[in-house]
Order: sequence, then C-alpha cells, then structure tokens
Amino acid sequence: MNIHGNSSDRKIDFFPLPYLSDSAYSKITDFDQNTKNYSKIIKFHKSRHELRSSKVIVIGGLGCGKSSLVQRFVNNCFNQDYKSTIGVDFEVEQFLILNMLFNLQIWDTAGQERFKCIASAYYRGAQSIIVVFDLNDTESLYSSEKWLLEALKVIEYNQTTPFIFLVGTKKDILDGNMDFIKYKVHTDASNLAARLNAEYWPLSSLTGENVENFFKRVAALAFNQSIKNEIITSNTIERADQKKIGENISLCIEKIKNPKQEIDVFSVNKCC
Ligand SMILES: Nc1nc2c(ncn2[C@@H]2O[C@H](COP(=O)(O)OP(=O)(O)OP(=O)(O)O)[C@@H](O)[C@H]2O)c(=O)[nH]1
Repeated sequence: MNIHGNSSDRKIDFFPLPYLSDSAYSKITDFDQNTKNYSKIIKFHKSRHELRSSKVIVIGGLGCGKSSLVQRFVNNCFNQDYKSTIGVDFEVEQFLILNMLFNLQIWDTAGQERFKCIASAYYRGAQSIIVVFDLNDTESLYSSEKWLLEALKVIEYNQTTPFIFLVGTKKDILDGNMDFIKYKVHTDASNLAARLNAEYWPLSSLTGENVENFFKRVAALAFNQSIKNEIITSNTIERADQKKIGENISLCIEKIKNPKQEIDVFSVNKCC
C-alpha cells in the first residue's frame, strides 16, 4: 500500500470552501470550535500519534472519469487512454489538518455492471461518497441517483450519515460549448445535487481545474466529523468511568454507614 502526499502540500489550516454556496454542506465553512480546541490539546497527549483515517468511495458509470480524477489528485497525472477499472483500486492520501495527520483512503470502483458486485463489497464503512458523472453526457448525470441509492443501501454507517458529493468531470470539454448549454448542465446538476443532499463540483482531470480544492474539502469535512465523533466517544467513556468511580464511592459509604460491616481504612481506600 502506498501512502501518497507530502503533508506540507496537503496542509489544511483553513477550511476549504464549497464550489457553490447553496450546496448541502455549504454552511460548514470552518472547523468546529471543539475540533480546534481538541487539536490544540492533543499536541500534548499520547493519542496525537494515533493514525486517523477516513474512507471515501468513488462511484459512477462506465468511463465517466473516476480513475482519472483520483490519479490527477494522487499522482498529478492524466492519461488520455482509457483503461477500464477491474473491481476496485485503492489509494491513500495523507493530509496535515490543524497539525494532525489524517489519511484519506480513496476507493476507486469499476463502472462496469459485471464488477458491481465486487465493487459494492468495498462500500461498507465509507464516510464520504463521491458520485461521478460526465458533464457532457446527460444520461450519466441521471444515472448518478441510481449509483448513490445503491451505495447507500450497502454502506453500514454508525455515527453519522456519509457526506455526498456529485462530481461532474470533463469540464474542459463542456467549456467549449455555448453558454446556454453550460448553464443548463450546471443548473441540472446543482438541482440534482440539492435533491440528493449532495455538494456539487464540476471539474477537469485533464486541466486539474478544481481537483485539489475538491479533495481538500472532502478531507476537511471528514476530518472535522471524525474529530467530533472522537470527542463524543471519549466523553462517553469518561462519563462511564466517572459513573463507575461514583458507584464505588457510594458502595464504600454504604458499608461505612452499616455498622454490621467491618471496614478498615485500607479497604475503603482500595475500593475508592
Ligand atoms: N477531456 C477529458 N477527458 C477525461 C477527463 N477525465 C477522464 N477523461 C477521459 O475519459 C476516459 C475514461 O476515463 P476513466 O477515468 O478511465 O473513467 P472511469 O470512470 O474510471 O472508467 P471505468 O473504470 O471503466 O468505470 C479516458 O479516456 C480519460 O482520458 C477530463 O476531465 N477531461
């Protein structure tokens, strides 16, 4: 397994903004205050070395540009030749977010029907879903909904629902069209994104337009949510521990109150 990314290139100190301000998560434009506080405290804590990671799946129809998108981001390259993905490909990209290392596991799945079964086995546990379509192929936009619904059926998520991104590729080709065509495509896509509760991103893997910003936003949203979950879990454990200590103390007090029980100082200290 290769871990890509020079964490200084992938350093995120400020929250990357959405492409459109009316998208599903457009309200999230900064890290939670708790996340910021946590990142400051964690510097002095042993858990700063913990490897935090998040799973992202990239789904969508045949040849719509999934692998090209991942390769542009991970290796900063673009291949004009089409080589269909067989099953799934897997990449790990490392970020430094608020001075904490954070890995994005990117699962690039096959668009071919015959591999659907294999690919969907890897959907489980994804925190983010990237649904890819070709901006120049209306059919691929409308099949995005089907891809998403199938993935949501398979994913088993525990604490929070996954972040969903509707990504239109090959923007370089669309940009060569008349304005009214571009307007229609972007309007249709952003309407569908709104209906699917997704964030819309048009981009080009050929030119690289919007690719870096898009993945940084995916990483920042996943990181923010992961830290929020971590805080909730650690608070729950702490409360449970405090409850246990509290129960022991009241047990001791009960024993002391009960004159029939002989309790020496040592046993009181031990159970408390
Ligand atoms: N002009 C242009 N071509 C692109 C872009 N993205 C992908 N392509 C081309 O589209 C074709 C298919 O791209 P892939 O990335 O292999 O598509 P895919 O979705 O991974 O395909 P499957 O694995 O078969 O599902 C290739 O020939 C790419 O070079 C883009 O942004 N602009």
